[in-house]
Amino acid sequence: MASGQFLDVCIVGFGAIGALYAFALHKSGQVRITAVCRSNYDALRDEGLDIDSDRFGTHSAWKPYRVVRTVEEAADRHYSYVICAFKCLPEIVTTPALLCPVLSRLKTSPSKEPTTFVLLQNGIGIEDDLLAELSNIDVPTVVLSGCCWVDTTAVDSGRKIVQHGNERLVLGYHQPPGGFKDMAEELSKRSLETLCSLLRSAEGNVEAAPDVDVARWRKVLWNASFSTLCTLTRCHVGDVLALETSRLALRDIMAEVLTVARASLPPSELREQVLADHVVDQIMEHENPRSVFRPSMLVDLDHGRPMEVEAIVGGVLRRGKAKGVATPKLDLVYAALAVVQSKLVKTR
Ligand SMILES: NC(=O)C1=CN([C@@H]2O[C@H](COP(=O)(O)OP(=O)(O)OC[C@H]3O[C@@H](n4cnc5c(N)ncnc54)[C@H](OP(=O)(O)O)[C@@H]3O)[C@@H](O)[C@H]2O)C=CC1
Ligand SMILES: CC(C)(CO)C(=O)C(=O)O
Repeated sequence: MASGQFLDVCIVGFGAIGALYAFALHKSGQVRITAVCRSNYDALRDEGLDIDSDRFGTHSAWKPYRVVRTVEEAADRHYSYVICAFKCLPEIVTTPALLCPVLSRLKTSPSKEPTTFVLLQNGIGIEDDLLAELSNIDVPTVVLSGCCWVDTTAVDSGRKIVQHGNERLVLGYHQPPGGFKDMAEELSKRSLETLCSLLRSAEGNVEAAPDVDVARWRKVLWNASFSTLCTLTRCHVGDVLALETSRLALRDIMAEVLTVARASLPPSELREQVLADHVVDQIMEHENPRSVFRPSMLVDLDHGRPMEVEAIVGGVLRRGKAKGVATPKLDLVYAALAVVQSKLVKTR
Protein backbone atom coordinates (compact mmCIF):
# COMPACT_ATOMS: atom_id res chain seq x y z
CA MET A 1 0.00 0.00 0.00
CA ALA A 2 1.07 3.58 -0.70
CA SER A 3 2.07 5.89 2.21
CA GLY A 4 2.78 3.10 4.69
CA GLN A 5 -0.51 1.62 5.69
CA PHE A 6 -2.88 3.99 3.86
CA LEU A 7 -4.00 4.28 0.26
CA ASP A 8 -4.14 7.89 -0.93
CA VAL A 9 -7.48 8.67 -2.56
CA CYS A 10 -8.35 12.00 -4.16
CA ILE A 11 -12.02 12.95 -4.53
CA VAL A 12 -12.71 15.64 -7.12
CA GLY A 13 -16.22 17.07 -6.61
CA PHE A 14 -17.16 16.99 -2.94
CA GLY A 15 -20.94 17.19 -3.26
CA ALA A 16 -23.57 14.57 -2.44
CA ILE A 17 -21.98 11.54 -4.14
CA GLY A 18 -18.33 12.52 -3.61
CA ALA A 19 -18.76 13.17 0.11
CA LEU A 20 -20.91 10.08 0.69
CA TYR A 21 -18.40 7.68 -0.85
CA ALA A 22 -15.43 9.58 0.61
CA PHE A 23 -16.89 8.98 4.05
CA ALA A 24 -17.52 5.31 3.25
CA LEU A 25 -13.90 4.88 2.14
CA HIS A 26 -12.67 6.70 5.24
CA LYS A 27 -14.77 4.31 7.38
CA SER A 28 -12.81 1.41 5.91
CA GLY A 29 -9.86 2.67 7.99
CA GLN A 30 -7.51 1.98 5.09
CA VAL A 31 -7.47 5.20 3.08
CA ARG A 32 -6.46 8.85 3.38
CA ILE A 33 -8.88 11.16 1.62
CA THR A 34 -7.82 14.36 -0.13
CA ALA A 35 -11.05 16.25 -0.88
CA VAL A 36 -11.04 18.83 -3.67
CA CYS A 37 -13.82 21.19 -2.59
CA ARG A 38 -15.08 24.22 -4.47
CA SER A 39 -17.97 26.24 -2.97
CA ASN A 40 -17.86 24.30 0.32
CA TYR A 41 -14.07 24.61 0.84
CA ASP A 42 -14.17 27.06 3.78
CA ALA A 43 -16.99 25.19 5.52
CA LEU A 44 -15.26 21.83 5.15
CA ARG A 45 -11.87 23.13 6.27
CA ASP A 46 -13.24 25.03 9.28
CA GLU A 47 -16.23 23.01 10.43
CA GLY A 48 -16.18 19.63 8.67
CA LEU A 49 -19.09 17.76 7.16
CA ASP A 50 -22.30 16.55 8.79
CA ILE A 51 -23.64 13.27 7.43
CA ASP A 52 -27.14 11.95 7.82
CA SER A 53 -27.21 8.70 5.91
CA ASP A 54 -29.53 5.71 6.19
CA ARG A 55 -26.65 3.56 4.92
CA PHE A 56 -23.57 5.05 6.63
CA GLY A 57 -25.06 6.57 9.79
CA THR A 58 -25.22 10.00 11.40
CA HIS A 59 -21.97 11.86 12.02
CA SER A 60 -21.07 15.46 12.73
CA ALA A 61 -18.13 17.61 11.74
CA TRP A 62 -16.25 14.86 9.89
CA LYS A 63 -13.04 16.15 8.35
CA PRO A 64 -11.25 14.28 5.60
CA TYR A 65 -7.46 13.85 5.95
CA ARG A 66 -6.93 16.88 3.64
CA VAL A 67 -9.22 19.52 2.18
CA VAL A 68 -7.85 21.43 -0.82
CA ARG A 69 -9.29 24.06 -3.11
CA THR A 70 -8.05 22.91 -6.53
CA VAL A 71 -6.92 19.84 -8.42
CA GLU A 72 -3.57 21.61 -8.84
CA GLU A 73 -3.15 21.77 -5.06
CA ALA A 74 -4.12 18.12 -4.77
CA ALA A 75 -1.56 17.06 -7.39
CA ASP A 76 1.40 17.18 -4.98
CA ARG A 77 1.45 13.40 -4.55
CA HIS A 78 0.59 10.10 -6.16
CA TYR A 79 -2.93 8.71 -5.68
CA SER A 80 -4.00 5.10 -5.90
CA TYR A 81 -7.53 6.27 -6.77
CA VAL A 82 -8.78 9.55 -8.22
CA ILE A 83 -12.56 9.63 -7.86
CA CYS A 84 -14.52 11.99 -10.10
CA ALA A 85 -17.83 12.97 -8.53
CA PHE A 86 -18.42 16.36 -10.12
CA LYS A 87 -21.35 16.77 -12.50
CA CYS A 88 -20.27 15.66 -15.98
CA LEU A 89 -20.60 18.90 -18.02
CA PRO A 90 -18.26 18.62 -21.03
CA GLU A 91 -19.67 21.80 -22.57
CA ILE A 92 -18.16 23.68 -19.59
CA VAL A 93 -15.06 21.62 -18.85
CA THR A 94 -14.02 18.15 -20.00
CA THR A 95 -12.84 15.55 -17.50
CA PRO A 96 -9.23 15.49 -18.85
CA ALA A 97 -9.09 19.32 -18.65
CA LEU A 98 -10.39 19.30 -15.08
CA LEU A 99 -7.91 16.58 -14.08
CA CYS A 100 -5.02 18.18 -16.01
CA PRO A 101 -2.67 18.71 -13.02
CA VAL A 102 -3.03 15.07 -11.94
CA LEU A 103 -2.53 13.85 -15.52
CA SER A 104 0.53 16.08 -16.01
CA ARG A 105 2.07 14.69 -12.85
CA LEU A 106 1.49 11.15 -14.11
CA LYS A 107 3.10 12.00 -17.47
CA THR A 108 6.31 13.17 -15.82
CA SER A 109 6.35 10.72 -12.93
CA PRO A 110 9.50 8.56 -12.72
CA SER A 111 7.51 6.03 -10.67
CA LYS A 112 5.40 3.47 -12.51
CA GLU A 113 2.90 3.16 -9.66
CA PRO A 114 -0.58 2.65 -11.14
CA THR A 115 -3.45 5.11 -10.72
CA THR A 116 -7.11 4.22 -11.03
CA PHE A 117 -9.64 6.84 -12.11
CA VAL A 118 -13.19 6.23 -10.94
CA LEU A 119 -16.10 8.03 -12.59
CA LEU A 120 -19.07 8.15 -10.19
CA GLN A 121 -21.30 9.95 -12.67
CA ASN A 122 -24.38 9.42 -14.79
CA GLY A 123 -24.29 9.23 -18.58
CA ILE A 124 -23.11 7.34 -21.64
CA GLY A 125 -19.61 7.64 -23.10
CA ILE A 126 -18.44 9.79 -20.17
CA GLU A 127 -15.23 7.72 -20.06
CA ASP A 128 -14.25 8.23 -23.73
CA ASP A 129 -12.19 11.44 -23.47
CA LEU A 130 -10.36 10.30 -20.34
CA LEU A 131 -9.50 6.90 -21.85
CA ALA A 132 -8.17 8.64 -24.98
CA GLU A 133 -6.01 10.98 -22.88
CA LEU A 134 -4.66 8.14 -20.73
CA SER A 135 -3.63 6.17 -23.81
CA ASN A 136 -0.86 8.81 -24.26
CA ILE A 137 0.51 8.29 -20.76
CA ASP A 138 3.23 5.76 -20.16
CA VAL A 139 2.18 4.76 -16.63
CA PRO A 140 -0.28 1.95 -15.85
CA THR A 141 -3.75 3.39 -15.39
CA VAL A 142 -7.24 1.96 -14.94
CA VAL A 143 -10.62 3.57 -15.55
CA LEU A 144 -13.54 2.32 -13.45
CA SER A 145 -16.99 3.77 -13.47
CA GLY A 146 -19.93 3.41 -11.17
CA CYS A 147 -23.69 3.56 -11.43
CA CYS A 148 -24.99 5.00 -8.16
CA TRP A 149 -28.53 3.94 -7.28
CA VAL A 150 -29.01 6.26 -4.36
CA ASP A 151 -30.91 9.36 -3.32
CA THR A 152 -28.44 11.74 -1.74
CA THR A 153 -28.30 15.54 -1.62
CA ALA A 154 -25.83 18.15 -0.41
CA VAL A 155 -27.63 20.71 1.76
CA ASP A 156 -26.68 23.76 3.85
CA SER A 157 -24.30 24.97 1.07
CA GLY A 158 -22.49 21.63 0.99
CA ARG A 159 -21.87 21.54 4.78
CA LYS A 160 -24.12 18.52 5.15
CA ILE A 161 -25.16 15.55 3.08
CA VAL A 162 -28.39 13.65 3.46
CA GLN A 163 -28.99 10.15 2.07
CA HIS A 164 -32.39 8.47 2.26
CA GLY A 165 -33.32 4.82 1.81
CA ASN A 166 -31.32 2.26 -0.11
CA GLU A 167 -27.86 2.71 -1.56
CA ARG A 168 -26.43 0.50 -4.30
CA LEU A 169 -23.25 1.07 -6.29
CA VAL A 170 -22.51 -1.00 -9.40
CA LEU A 171 -18.82 -0.65 -10.32
CA GLY A 172 -16.91 -1.98 -13.29
CA TYR A 173 -13.85 -1.39 -15.46
CA HIS A 174 -13.57 0.09 -18.97
CA GLN A 175 -11.48 -1.20 -21.86
CA PRO A 176 -8.86 1.24 -23.21
CA PRO A 177 -9.54 2.44 -26.81
CA GLY A 178 -7.08 -0.05 -28.40
CA GLY A 179 -8.15 -2.97 -26.16
CA PHE A 180 -6.21 -4.39 -23.19
CA LYS A 181 -2.47 -5.01 -23.53
CA ASP A 182 -0.20 -7.20 -21.37
CA MET A 183 -1.36 -7.28 -17.75
CA ALA A 184 -3.70 -4.28 -18.02
CA GLU A 185 -6.93 -6.26 -17.63
CA GLU A 186 -5.52 -8.05 -14.56
CA LEU A 187 -4.66 -4.67 -13.07
CA SER A 188 -8.19 -3.39 -13.78
CA LYS A 189 -9.72 -6.45 -12.08
CA ARG A 190 -7.48 -6.10 -9.03
CA SER A 191 -8.18 -2.41 -8.72
CA LEU A 192 -11.93 -3.03 -8.97
CA GLU A 193 -11.78 -5.77 -6.33
CA THR A 194 -9.78 -3.57 -3.95
CA LEU A 195 -12.24 -0.68 -4.24
CA CYS A 196 -15.24 -2.99 -3.80
CA SER A 197 -13.72 -4.59 -0.72
CA LEU A 198 -12.86 -1.18 0.84
CA LEU A 199 -16.47 -0.05 0.36
CA ARG A 200 -17.87 -3.36 1.60
CA SER A 201 -15.79 -3.16 4.76
CA ALA A 202 -17.63 0.14 5.42
CA GLU A 203 -20.99 -1.59 4.82
CA GLY A 204 -21.41 -0.09 1.35
CA ASN A 205 -23.76 -2.05 -0.91
CA VAL A 206 -21.37 -2.45 -3.83
CA GLU A 207 -21.45 -4.90 -6.74
CA ALA A 208 -18.74 -5.60 -9.30
CA ALA A 209 -20.42 -5.44 -12.72
CA PRO A 210 -19.51 -8.24 -15.15
CA ASP A 211 -19.84 -5.64 -17.96
CA VAL A 212 -19.91 -1.99 -16.92
CA ASP A 213 -21.26 -0.80 -20.29
CA VAL A 214 -24.37 -2.98 -19.89
CA ALA A 215 -24.81 -1.61 -16.37
CA ARG A 216 -24.48 2.00 -17.59
CA TRP A 217 -27.11 1.50 -20.32
CA ARG A 218 -29.46 -0.01 -17.75
CA LYS A 219 -28.98 3.07 -15.57
CA VAL A 220 -29.41 5.59 -18.40
CA LEU A 221 -32.78 4.03 -19.28
CA TRP A 222 -34.08 5.68 -16.13
CA ASN A 223 -32.15 8.95 -16.45
CA ALA A 224 -33.01 9.51 -20.14
CA SER A 225 -36.71 9.01 -19.47
CA PHE A 226 -37.72 9.87 -15.89
CA SER A 227 -35.01 12.50 -15.23
CA THR A 228 -35.67 14.34 -18.49
CA LEU A 229 -39.50 14.33 -18.33
CA CYS A 230 -39.47 15.37 -14.66
CA THR A 231 -37.05 18.19 -15.56
CA LEU A 232 -38.99 19.44 -18.59
CA THR A 233 -42.25 19.43 -16.65
CA ARG A 234 -40.65 20.52 -13.34
CA CYS A 235 -42.67 17.74 -11.73
CA HIS A 236 -41.74 14.83 -9.48
CA VAL A 237 -41.80 11.16 -10.47
CA GLY A 238 -45.36 10.58 -9.20
CA ASP A 239 -46.66 13.40 -11.41
CA VAL A 240 -45.16 12.04 -14.62
CA LEU A 241 -46.59 8.61 -13.76
CA ALA A 242 -50.08 9.99 -13.19
CA LEU A 243 -51.16 10.48 -16.81
CA GLU A 244 -51.54 7.87 -19.53
CA THR A 245 -49.93 10.24 -22.05
CA SER A 246 -46.76 10.83 -20.00
CA ARG A 247 -46.53 7.11 -19.09
CA LEU A 248 -46.59 6.39 -22.82
CA ALA A 249 -43.86 8.98 -23.44
CA LEU A 250 -41.67 7.40 -20.74
CA ARG A 251 -42.12 3.99 -22.37
CA ASP A 252 -41.39 5.31 -25.87
CA ILE A 253 -38.19 7.01 -24.74
CA MET A 254 -37.03 3.87 -22.94
CA ALA A 255 -37.77 1.79 -26.04
CA GLU A 256 -35.55 4.11 -28.11
CA VAL A 257 -32.74 3.91 -25.55
CA LEU A 258 -32.98 0.10 -25.55
CA THR A 259 -32.67 0.00 -29.34
CA VAL A 260 -29.58 2.22 -29.28
CA ALA A 261 -28.10 0.19 -26.41
CA ARG A 262 -28.51 -3.13 -28.18
CA ALA A 263 -27.07 -1.69 -31.40
CA SER A 264 -24.05 -0.26 -29.57
CA LEU A 265 -23.08 -3.19 -27.35
CA PRO A 266 -21.52 -6.43 -28.59
CA PRO A 267 -23.93 -9.39 -28.42
CA SER A 268 -23.93 -11.24 -25.10
CA GLU A 269 -26.34 -13.19 -22.92
CA LEU A 270 -26.04 -10.44 -20.34
CA ARG A 271 -27.01 -7.75 -22.86
CA GLU A 272 -30.11 -9.76 -23.92
CA GLN A 273 -31.12 -10.31 -20.31
CA VAL A 274 -30.47 -6.84 -18.83
CA LEU A 275 -31.61 -4.85 -21.85
CA ALA A 276 -34.61 -6.88 -23.01
CA ASP A 277 -37.87 -5.13 -24.03
CA HIS A 278 -39.72 -6.29 -20.91
CA VAL A 279 -37.29 -4.27 -18.72
CA VAL A 280 -39.46 -1.23 -19.57
CA ASP A 281 -42.46 -2.96 -17.88
CA GLN A 282 -40.30 -3.82 -14.88
CA ILE A 283 -39.16 -0.21 -14.48
CA MET A 284 -42.70 1.16 -14.82
CA GLU A 285 -44.07 -1.36 -12.30
CA HIS A 286 -41.24 -0.74 -9.86
CA GLU A 287 -41.81 3.04 -9.61
CA ASN A 288 -44.15 4.18 -6.87
CA PRO A 289 -47.04 6.21 -8.38
CA ARG A 290 -47.07 8.33 -5.20
CA SER A 291 -43.33 9.08 -5.39
CA VAL A 292 -42.42 12.72 -4.74
CA PHE A 293 -38.81 12.07 -5.79
CA ARG A 294 -37.08 14.80 -7.80
CA PRO A 295 -34.26 13.41 -10.00
CA SER A 296 -30.85 15.11 -9.68
CA MET A 297 -31.27 16.76 -13.12
CA LEU A 298 -34.42 18.51 -11.86
CA VAL A 299 -32.67 19.46 -8.61
CA ASP A 300 -29.97 21.15 -10.73
CA LEU A 301 -32.63 23.10 -12.65
CA ASP A 302 -34.35 24.04 -9.37
CA HIS A 303 -31.03 25.60 -8.26
CA GLY A 304 -30.28 27.23 -11.63
CA ARG A 305 -27.25 24.96 -12.16
CA PRO A 306 -26.25 23.48 -15.54
CA MET A 307 -27.66 19.99 -16.08
CA GLU A 308 -26.04 16.80 -17.40
CA VAL A 309 -27.93 16.96 -20.69
CA GLU A 310 -24.87 16.13 -22.82
CA ALA A 311 -23.75 13.20 -20.67
CA ILE A 312 -27.19 11.66 -20.29
CA VAL A 313 -29.15 12.47 -23.47
CA GLY A 314 -26.35 13.60 -25.81
CA GLY A 315 -24.39 10.43 -25.01
CA VAL A 316 -27.29 8.19 -26.10
CA LEU A 317 -27.95 10.27 -29.23
CA ARG A 318 -24.30 10.16 -30.33
CA ARG A 319 -24.25 6.37 -29.99
CA GLY A 320 -27.59 6.17 -31.87
CA LYS A 321 -26.28 8.32 -34.71
CA ALA A 322 -23.12 6.21 -34.98
CA LYS A 323 -25.28 3.09 -35.39
CA GLY A 324 -27.91 4.69 -37.64
CA VAL A 325 -30.70 4.23 -35.07
CA ALA A 326 -33.53 6.78 -35.26
CA THR A 327 -34.47 8.40 -31.94
CA PRO A 328 -37.25 10.92 -32.74
CA LYS A 329 -38.68 11.15 -29.21
CA LEU A 330 -35.31 11.55 -27.56
CA ASP A 331 -34.23 14.10 -30.22
CA LEU A 332 -37.17 16.28 -29.17
CA VAL A 333 -36.36 15.87 -25.48
CA TYR A 334 -32.74 16.83 -26.22
CA ALA A 335 -33.75 19.91 -28.25
CA ALA A 336 -36.03 21.15 -25.45
CA LEU A 337 -33.44 20.54 -22.73
CA ALA A 338 -30.67 22.11 -24.86
CA VAL A 339 -32.63 25.39 -24.90
CA VAL A 340 -32.92 25.41 -21.09
CA GLN A 341 -29.32 24.29 -20.70
CA SER A 342 -27.90 27.04 -22.92
CA LYS A 343 -29.60 29.67 -20.71
CA LEU A 344 -28.28 27.98 -17.56
CA VAL A 345 -24.74 27.87 -18.96
CA LYS A 346 -24.87 31.55 -20.02
CA THR A 347 -26.14 32.81 -16.68
CA ARG A 348 -24.03 30.64 -14.36
N1 LIG B 1 -27.11 12.79 -5.93
C1 LIG B 1 -27.58 11.60 -6.30
O1 LIG B 1 -28.44 11.03 -5.61
C2 LIG B 1 -27.08 10.94 -7.54
C3 LIG B 1 -26.09 11.52 -8.34
N2 LIG B 1 -25.62 10.81 -9.42
C4 LIG B 1 -24.56 11.36 -10.26
O2 LIG B 1 -23.40 11.60 -9.46
C5 LIG B 1 -22.63 12.69 -10.00
C6 LIG B 1 -22.40 13.72 -8.90
O3 LIG B 1 -23.67 14.23 -8.54
P1 LIG B 1 -23.97 14.93 -7.13
O4 LIG B 1 -23.02 14.48 -6.10
O5 LIG B 1 -25.43 14.75 -6.89
O6 LIG B 1 -23.70 16.45 -7.49
P2 LIG B 1 -23.50 17.68 -6.50
O7 LIG B 1 -23.94 18.86 -7.28
O8 LIG B 1 -24.12 17.40 -5.17
O9 LIG B 1 -21.93 17.73 -6.29
C7 LIG B 1 -21.03 18.02 -7.29
C8 LIG B 1 -19.83 18.64 -6.62
O10 LIG B 1 -18.80 18.79 -7.59
C9 LIG B 1 -18.22 20.06 -7.37
N3 LIG B 1 -17.55 20.50 -8.58
C10 LIG B 1 -18.10 20.71 -9.79
N4 LIG B 1 -17.16 21.13 -10.65
C11 LIG B 1 -16.01 21.19 -9.96
C12 LIG B 1 -14.69 21.59 -10.27
N5 LIG B 1 -14.39 22.03 -11.50
N6 LIG B 1 -13.73 21.52 -9.32
C13 LIG B 1 -14.04 21.10 -8.08
N7 LIG B 1 -15.29 20.72 -7.70
C14 LIG B 1 -16.24 20.78 -8.64
C15 LIG B 1 -19.38 20.95 -6.99
O11 LIG B 1 -18.90 22.12 -6.38
P3 LIG B 1 -19.80 23.46 -6.28
O12 LIG B 1 -20.62 23.32 -5.04
O13 LIG B 1 -18.81 24.55 -6.21
O14 LIG B 1 -20.63 23.52 -7.54
C16 LIG B 1 -20.13 20.02 -6.03
O15 LIG B 1 -19.58 20.07 -4.74
C17 LIG B 1 -23.45 13.22 -11.19
O16 LIG B 1 -22.98 12.66 -12.38
C18 LIG B 1 -24.88 12.71 -10.89
O17 LIG B 1 -25.66 12.54 -12.05
C19 LIG B 1 -26.06 9.54 -9.70
C20 LIG B 1 -27.03 8.96 -8.94
C21 LIG B 1 -27.63 9.60 -7.83
C1 LIG C 1 -31.70 6.98 -10.63
C2 LIG C 1 -31.29 8.10 -9.69
C3 LIG C 1 -32.50 8.65 -9.05
C4 LIG C 1 -30.37 7.54 -8.61
O1 LIG C 1 -30.85 6.49 -7.90
C5 LIG C 1 -30.50 9.13 -10.43
O2 LIG C 1 -29.60 8.75 -11.12
C6 LIG C 1 -30.72 10.60 -10.39
O3 LIG C 1 -31.49 11.15 -9.63
O4 LIG C 1 -30.04 11.27 -11.19
